[in-house]
Amino acid sequence: MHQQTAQSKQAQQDDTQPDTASQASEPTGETVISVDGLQKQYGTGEDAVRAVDDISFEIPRGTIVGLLGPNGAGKTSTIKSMLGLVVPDAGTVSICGVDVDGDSARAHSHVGAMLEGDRNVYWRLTVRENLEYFAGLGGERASDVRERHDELLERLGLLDWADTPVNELSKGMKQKVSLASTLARDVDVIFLDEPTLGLDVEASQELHAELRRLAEQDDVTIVLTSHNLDIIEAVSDRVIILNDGSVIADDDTAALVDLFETQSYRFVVEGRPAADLQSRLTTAFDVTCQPDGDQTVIECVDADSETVYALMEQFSDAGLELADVESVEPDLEEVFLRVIDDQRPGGEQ
Ligand SMILES: Nc1ncnc2c1ncn2[C@@H]1O[C@H](COP(=O)(O)OP(=O)(O)OP(=O)(O)O)[C@@H](O)[C@H]1O
Repeated sequence: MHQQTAQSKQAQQDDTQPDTASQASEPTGETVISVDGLQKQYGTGEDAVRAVDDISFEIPRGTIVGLLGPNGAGKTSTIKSMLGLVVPDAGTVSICGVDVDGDSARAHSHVGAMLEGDRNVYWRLTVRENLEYFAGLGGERASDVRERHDELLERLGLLDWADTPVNELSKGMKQKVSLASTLARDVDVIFLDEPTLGLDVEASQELHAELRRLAEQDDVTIVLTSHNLDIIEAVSDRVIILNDGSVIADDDTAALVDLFETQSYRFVVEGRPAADLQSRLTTAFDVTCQPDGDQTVIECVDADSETVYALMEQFSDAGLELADVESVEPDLEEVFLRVIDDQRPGGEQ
């Protein structure tokens, strides 16, 4: 059902045609979220903080986007503006073609959001009652959604606890109930802030799989923020990096990581290189040296094979025993740190 427009979706509900939500489909490329020239400033005069500074992007249906940035970059302000929880000073946001400022109720009928983890849900209600409550907010009746809720609870490993009050569940399970409640209505877009907080490794992986399934099979569009870049790298199709209220990178996750693909090498030598050798290596080869117990880890970014052999010769001449050498693959964490670093005064830009 998610691959349809808001209008055709409504028509389908009116015609009581069969639910096609579980059928796999290709993303249609239709723009579901459009943010254009968004600006938000808090305070005035000397105390003014420009939290969002002319941000624009479009997100097609069925895409998972990781929104990243250091503390204070403007992620929350951007998301809250998209959800109508903060009124922007300028710019427009539309969701499924509906202007959030013009008709927020209709725009938000397409959206589910999990912004505060397990505080999203009612702890005295059972798991199922929570789901029914949140589906009810979207005008869906409990009897109509029971089967879909059972499937959702099954996939999240919560079915056996459907009739248990939330306050009797572990922190990780409460987090999953919160996600299930976000999905209790049939929405086109979900915003998730730190969705794996408090989840163990297994539960996090179940959540990754569920997010990919939602995007690939149900064509749900997902905007995700997390300080855990492993999750973002594992599930996001695309990454938008914010800094100081502006978009500083916006690309497919794989392309962004590939962009930073360099022939980096990590050498591990026994003992410590003498100070004069360390400064020679740093000047000539731009390496970093880090002590690690009885060994020293020497990293060289952008090394060609000639550099690798020249470095090994230097180690050998200095009588340093080479314990290990490996090429280093960048991950999203490294890409993120380098993109942010390039923005700092004196960075590459
Ligand atoms: N209500 C507010 N009043 C004043 N300043 C605010 C307010 N909300 C956010 N800010 C400021 O706006 C800037 C952007 O904050 P925002 O919370 O949007 O960033 P963030 O990327 O979500 O940060 P974090 O990762 O720390 O949550 C920061 O400098 C923050 O201090």
